[in-house]
Amino acid sequence: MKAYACFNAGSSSIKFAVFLEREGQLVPASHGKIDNGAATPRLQAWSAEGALIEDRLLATDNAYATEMAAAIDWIEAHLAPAQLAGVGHRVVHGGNAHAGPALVTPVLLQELAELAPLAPLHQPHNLAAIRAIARLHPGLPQVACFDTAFHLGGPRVPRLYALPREFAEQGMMRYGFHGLSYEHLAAKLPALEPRAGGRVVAAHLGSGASMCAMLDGRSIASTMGFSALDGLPMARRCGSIDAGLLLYLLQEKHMAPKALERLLYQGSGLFGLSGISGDMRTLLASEDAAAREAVEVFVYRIGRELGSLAAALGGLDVLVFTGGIGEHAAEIRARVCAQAAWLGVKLDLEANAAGGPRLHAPDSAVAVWVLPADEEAVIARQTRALVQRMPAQIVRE
Ligand SMILES: Nc1ncnc2c1ncn2[C@@H]1O[C@H](COP(=O)(O)OP(=O)(O)O)[C@@H](O)[C@H]1O
Ligand SMILES: CC(=O)OP(=O)(O)O
Ligand SMILES: [Mg+2]
Repeated sequence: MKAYACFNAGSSSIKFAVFLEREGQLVPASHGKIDNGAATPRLQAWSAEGALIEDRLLATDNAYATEMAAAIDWIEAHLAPAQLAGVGHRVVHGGNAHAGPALVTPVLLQELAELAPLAPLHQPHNLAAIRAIARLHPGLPQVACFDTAFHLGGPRVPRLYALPREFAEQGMMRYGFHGLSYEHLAAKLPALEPRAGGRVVAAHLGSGASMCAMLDGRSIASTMGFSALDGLPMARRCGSIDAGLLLYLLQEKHMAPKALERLLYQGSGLFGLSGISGDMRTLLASEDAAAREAVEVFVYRIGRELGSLAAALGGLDVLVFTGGIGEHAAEIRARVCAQAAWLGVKLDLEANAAGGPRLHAPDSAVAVWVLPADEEAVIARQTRALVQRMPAQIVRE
């Protein structure tokens, strides 16, 4: 039996999943994650039925390579009698060249490594995972599935910064991320929501957080830009910031570029504002005034971006929440929706407390849903599709 393994290295976790090919269909076999936000990383895995089948702390130094090796070992130990036919990876940045998944080759790896400075929390880890598997299984096809690809087909104007034209020609424009998650929502929504083809804003609120405006199931705008630093405040990233402030830090405060990078990517966001934690669970449970203010800033900025994306769409028909915070923090959803009442959003508070998936009140002008993020399912589909096309490609070459 053929199996496909998928890896999704986010900023606070490594998620992985195994899918089997049965009667021409991909079926989930198991999935797991290594939470590396905590002091001691923890590996958990679940069966397709949702039973917890592994739960242990990893005795590591929080080194990404060790965590990745633990995920690979776990998959290999639980694979039999199936055999890996391909491995898919979430690769956060694909630049302008990749509007869809790509088969990994040495040339592609080199090209993707050049994009690492645009996504320093993700891209190096994504590529390290590909290299680790290539060392273990040199002949096994691997596929890079890009977070940027879903946004690439969109209109040009929302992608342009008001810089001289040659900057965009050199690739300095908005890309947008979390595309695998948005692609999953765009595929799931039509079966649930009659207005899925209308003006939809999706909010992926996890450690990294972004929002995407979709029309007819396609991205037309995103809060993230050239890098995964833009837009909403995140666990440890600042989100949108006045470029003048960065110049001030560099020129007047003589901050070194590397220190500035650490500040913006790892010392800011919920963590920086609260001074306590980047984890929304900790902040919501805290009585501390700075923790409360950090949550207020997060909700306020989501509200501002929602207004902006609704303007880009010319109105709002559907709002969808996903990602760790979007899926599990009913309080955040309630506060975002209360702030969006002016757009016609009205929540069914009981449905929201119960976790949905349908969240809107019967008289709400805007449909509101919460759906689980499943980037791994998209990775599996994209990987299998490319691997299946491989023999034909090789014949052509
Ligand atoms: N029950 C919960 N309440 C509030 N926030 C939660 C809850 N569960 C998870 N989260 C938040 O989700 C974040 C992780 O989101 P997730 O999308 O899984 O991460 P990643 O961005 O690494 O893929 C955690 O940092 C935490 O803040
Ligand atoms: C792009 C991004 O921020 O990803 P994640 O949410 O997985 O950190
Ligand atoms: Mg994620």
